[in-house]
Amino acid sequence: PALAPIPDELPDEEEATRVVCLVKNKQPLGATIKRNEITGEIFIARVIHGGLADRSGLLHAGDRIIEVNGFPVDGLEPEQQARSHGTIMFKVIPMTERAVHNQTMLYVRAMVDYSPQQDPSIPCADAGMSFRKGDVLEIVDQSDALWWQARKLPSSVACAGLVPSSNMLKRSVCHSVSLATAKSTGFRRSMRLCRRRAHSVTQASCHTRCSSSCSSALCCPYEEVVRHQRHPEDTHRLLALVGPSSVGVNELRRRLIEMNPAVFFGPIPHTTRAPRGYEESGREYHFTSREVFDNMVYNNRFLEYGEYKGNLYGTSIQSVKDILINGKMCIIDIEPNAIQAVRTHELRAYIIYVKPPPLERLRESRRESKDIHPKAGFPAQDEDFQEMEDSARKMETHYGQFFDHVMVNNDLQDSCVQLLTAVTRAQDEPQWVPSGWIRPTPE
Ligand SMILES: Nc1ncnc2c1ncn2[C@@H]1O[C@H](COP(=O)(O)OP(=O)(O)OP(=O)(O)O)[C@@H](O)[C@H]1O
Repeated sequence: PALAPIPDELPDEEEATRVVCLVKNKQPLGATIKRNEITGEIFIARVIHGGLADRSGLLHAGDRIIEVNGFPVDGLEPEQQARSHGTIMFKVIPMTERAVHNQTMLYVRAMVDYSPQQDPSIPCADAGMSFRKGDVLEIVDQSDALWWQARKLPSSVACAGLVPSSNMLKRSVCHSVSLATAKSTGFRRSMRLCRRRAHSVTQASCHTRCSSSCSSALCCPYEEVVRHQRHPEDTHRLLALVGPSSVGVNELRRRLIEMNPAVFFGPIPHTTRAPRGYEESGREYHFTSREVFDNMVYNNRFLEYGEYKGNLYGTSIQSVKDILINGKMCIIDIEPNAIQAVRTHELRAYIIYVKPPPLERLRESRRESKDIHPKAGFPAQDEDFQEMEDSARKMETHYGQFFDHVMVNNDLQDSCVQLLTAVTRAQDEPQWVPSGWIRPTPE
């Protein structure tokens, strides 16, 4: 900027000032300011990474603002500052000691939704960044204990936004977890534990194990993630399908295995029911006594288990591992509250959420299919379709943060192709995975 000539006599106590001139279009300044409550002085609180002020390199957190566009700022509220467009001139006293923060880049997956516009505690809502559960965020600045700066990935935007730090978010999230666990049970009418279930009906009584780590994981509003590419010699990631009852997860799983039975396998379930004449233990089921089954439950050996017509059925962790160790791809369908049990360092589950199409299309596709296969077991009543939509919505609300891939099961053929593409990508392309899977922390 053109500066006034320096007066001949400067008072001794005059501090060195810097005059900074920025030309602003519609973009924000990219800095937040705060007032010292005791002295009333106004300071730059933080400079947003990649924003206008940051790119100018001329304004820094801690600089004291004394004039804006030639007017002293004393006595003004921070909100009244720096809102104008066009040329904006700051006179600042530069901070004497600039804190140097060695930032290590942190990547997290958001476990909750956040909107700065609805957060009265954010220092500047305009500088805030909204995100949805499941979004991957690059945390570019954690120097402030309460407010971090982040970019949403994949990002084409250079400018970061303010997001609450992990600690800021924790309290409100723990509250919503208690709601989630209360409402989350009983989405599916049956557990798909039996591979041959022509005679299995709805209303099976289910108990799904939810490990104690479940709630603590949900209580972390950000999950640290890393970009990871599976080495061709590593075991495959477990493929886990979730979706509301009758959406078609079992049908899709069955078709995928049928398409390539040398590659895709479903785990062999355990049951306490007596074998039928043609059945062999280890082929259709692992037939076990109730005592052994109870013991396995006690030792947390099942991903899921349930009771149907007085017999217990369960999918053991070992039956999944057996497939993976043999170099095959294991595909299962699970209740959403078993998601935590498969998101482990060992199984590294890739969660595929199967969603129903919009109500009208759902009605059409299922009725068309019923005309072709009159014995098909899906619901045909409007209230069933509505129920499927409702439980899909609840599932997304409570578990959406864990979905690695979302697909709509509209046309079955298309869905099979989509599923095949998704599972191939899951195994062969880099993915964001919890950092603990790659760098396990000692227990
Ligand atoms: N895209 C589709 N179009 C038409 N029919 C479908 C489609 N997807 C699945 N179906 C049919 O819907 C019925 C229910 O599917 P499926 O048995 O796979 O449900 P599910 O999601 O496993 O539910 P649950 O475990 O509660 O029984 C089956 O008869 C299946 O053939």
